[in-house]
Amino acid sequence: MSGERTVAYPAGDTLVSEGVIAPARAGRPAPARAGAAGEPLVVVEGLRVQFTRGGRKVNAVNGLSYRLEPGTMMAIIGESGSGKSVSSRALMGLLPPTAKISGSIRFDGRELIGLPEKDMRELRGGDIAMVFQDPARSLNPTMKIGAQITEAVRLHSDLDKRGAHARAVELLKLVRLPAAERRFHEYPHQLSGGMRQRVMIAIALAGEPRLLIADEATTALDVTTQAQIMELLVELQQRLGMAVIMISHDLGLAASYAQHVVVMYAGRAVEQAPTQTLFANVRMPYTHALLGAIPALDREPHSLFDVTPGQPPDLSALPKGCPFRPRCQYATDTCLQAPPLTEHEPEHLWACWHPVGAGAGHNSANGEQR
Ligand SMILES: Nc1ncnc2c1ncn2[C@@H]1O[C@H](COP(=O)(O)OP(=O)(O)OP(=O)(O)O)[C@@H](O)[C@H]1O
Repeated sequence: MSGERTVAYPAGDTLVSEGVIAPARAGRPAPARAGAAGEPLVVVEGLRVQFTRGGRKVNAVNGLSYRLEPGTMMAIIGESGSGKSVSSRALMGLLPPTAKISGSIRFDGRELIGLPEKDMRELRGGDIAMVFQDPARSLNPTMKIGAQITEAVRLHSDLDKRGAHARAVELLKLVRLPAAERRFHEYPHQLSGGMRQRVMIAIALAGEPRLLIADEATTALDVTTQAQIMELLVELQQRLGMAVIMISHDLGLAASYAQHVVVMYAGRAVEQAPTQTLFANVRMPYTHALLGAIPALDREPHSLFDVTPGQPPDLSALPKGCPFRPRCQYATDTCLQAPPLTEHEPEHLWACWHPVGAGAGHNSANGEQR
C-alpha cells in the first residue's frame, strides 16, 4: 500500500478518555479524509460486468454509475441478483479473470479498471477494505483472533511484532470487542457471530482504509446485534473520516444509517439521492415497491413480490428499455426506451419516464397524477 498515511487511527477508548479525540456520539466527527482535488473519493461511471455461464452471457452490472464523497456512508440497495456484490467486487479487483469489465471506476482520481494486480493488491486491504456477510468463513478457524489481526497489521505497516501486537489490541478495543485482551487469545469459534464480525472489522481497519465496503455485513446477525454493528460502523466512519459503502437488500437499514442511497435494479442504479431526500420523495416505482417491502413491526416480514408481482429479469436476456418495465404497473410504450439516470432534482437522480409524484407532466400510464 502507499506509504502515505495522513491519519493515525485512534486507539480504542484510551484516546477518548484522554480527551484526544471525541467519541462519535459527542457529534464531533473526524474530518473526512479527502479524495483527489475536486473529485469524490469514488466515481463509478458506466460500469459493466459480464460473465459467461453455460455458454450464455450474464450481464451482472449494466452501466452502473455513482459517486461517493469522502467520509460518508452510502448504501447500495437492491434485491438479490441486482449486481450489488459484483459491482463492489469490481471496485476491490476481486472478480474472476473470466469476468468482462468495462466502464470506469476511479478511486481518489486513479482509474482502477485495468490496474495491474500488484497495484490492486496494495489498495486492497489498505486504502480499500471489505467486510463480508459470513465472518465464520472469512476467519481462519485454526488461528487465534489476535494472531489474525496482528498478521493483518504487519501486512500493512512497518511495525515490529510487539508493535503490531499492541496495535491489534488497540483495534479490538476500537471495534469495542468486550474483554479485548482476553479475547485476543481465543479462536473464532469461541466468539459469538457479532463478536466475529467485530474482529473482521478490526482486520479491515488494519490497513487504515479510506473506504470500507460492508457487503451484507449484518445480514446473518439477529436484529439487536445488527443494530450494534451498524452503530459501530457509523461511529468508525465518523471517528476515522472513512467512507463506507454498505451493501444491503434492506432499505430500512439504509434509511437508518446511510447518508446517501443508491437503489440498484438489474445491474443499474435506478434511483439515488441523499437518504432524507429519497425517503421524502421516492420517485422510482421500483424504490416504492421496495419501501412497501420493509416489514412493519406489527406484522410478518413480507417480500417485494407481495407488492410487485413478477421476478427480476433474467440477466442473460434483459428486457428492452427499462429493466423494471415488465413488473411496473405504470409502464407505457415510452419505457421501451431505457430511461437514463438523470439528476431531475438537486442531488436526486432517477431513471424513469413516469416517476412517482414528480409534479405536472410526470403522469402515470393511465394519465392520473401519482
Ligand atoms: N462468478 C460469477 N459467474 C457467473 N455469474 C455470476 C458470478 N458472480 C455473480 N454472478 C451473477 O451476477 C448476478 C449479480 O450477482 P450479485 O452477487 O452482484 O447480486 P447481489 O445484488 O449482490 O445479490 P445477493 O444479495 O444475492 O448477493 C447474479 O445473477 C449472479 O448469479
